Amino acid sequence: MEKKRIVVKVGTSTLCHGGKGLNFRNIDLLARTLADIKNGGNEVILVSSGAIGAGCGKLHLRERPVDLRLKQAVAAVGQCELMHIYDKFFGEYGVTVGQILLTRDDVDMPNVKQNLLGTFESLLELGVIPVVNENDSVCIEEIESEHKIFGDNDTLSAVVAALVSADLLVLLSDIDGLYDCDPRKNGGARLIPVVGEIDASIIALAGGAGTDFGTGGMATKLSAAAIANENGIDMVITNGDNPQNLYDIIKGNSIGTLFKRKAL
Ligand SMILES: Nc1ncnc2c1ncn2[C@@H]1O[C@H](COP(=O)(O)OP(=O)(O)O)[C@@H](O)[C@H]1O
Ligand SMILES: N[C@@H](CCC(=O)OP(=O)(O)O)C(=O)O
Repeated sequence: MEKKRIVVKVGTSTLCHGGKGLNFRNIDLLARTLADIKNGGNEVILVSSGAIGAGCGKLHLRERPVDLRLKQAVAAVGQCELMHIYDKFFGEYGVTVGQILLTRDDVDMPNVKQNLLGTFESLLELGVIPVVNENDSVCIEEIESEHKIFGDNDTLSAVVAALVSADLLVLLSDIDGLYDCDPRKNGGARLIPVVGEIDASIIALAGGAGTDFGTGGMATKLSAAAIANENGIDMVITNGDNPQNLYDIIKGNSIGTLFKRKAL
């Protein structure tokens, strides 16, 4: 199999059981699958949400906090917990992880961007899987975004994919892909397997987050797809409950929704 550089983004709804703690089944399957894909000769970067979700579990908070100060404090606790668990699970499969926390400015400033790219390249050369999140305790774009198009981990994952010139971006969510309407609100919703162009008719399909712990919903995923596709990168949305789907996605099989890249 041809070596690929793959960015995988995983959402809170895949990593956490609401406010009740981490979803160890999904995290373990994810670590096992990504470790195996890396061992198969690919380069893997994981963009992981879940700091606030994990923090809520650790601090026994039943609801995602609304107050910014509290959110940032909860993220500080949860990010630590998340990395501890990633280190443990990836370690079980013989893979080392490294943490990169980003603010939007980091990728907007050319010299910082260049250093950042150097860090990613070095980590990948060392055989490490970088684990990326927005630096929630410092910046506010991501955790304040809720229904905005920018400032979320979906968009961040596309920015990272573009930065490292990835071959493929996969978003793992709590849903199988993009439907013709929100399946949580409409039992007859139908999956759209391929999107060739993200035009107004596609954008009109996207609703908000499905759970109290997810943010952005489909709107931010479409924003990510637009960035990825414009940079010549295919993007797939698939269900995070089955990370093994990544094997088929890498082979080019039809799973979830594929957003096709533009020819550069
Ligand atoms: N057209 C649509 N197709 C699929 N899901 C949609 C659509 N519109 C809104 N959604 C919602 O988007 C949710 C996924 O986004 P989100 O809750 O932010 O999850 P994540 O934590 O994985 O990023 C789904 O659970 C679904 O309820
Ligand atoms: N960066 C924050 C918020 C991310 C978040 O909830 O986004 P997502 O689950 O990807 O819709 C975190 O790690 O908790």
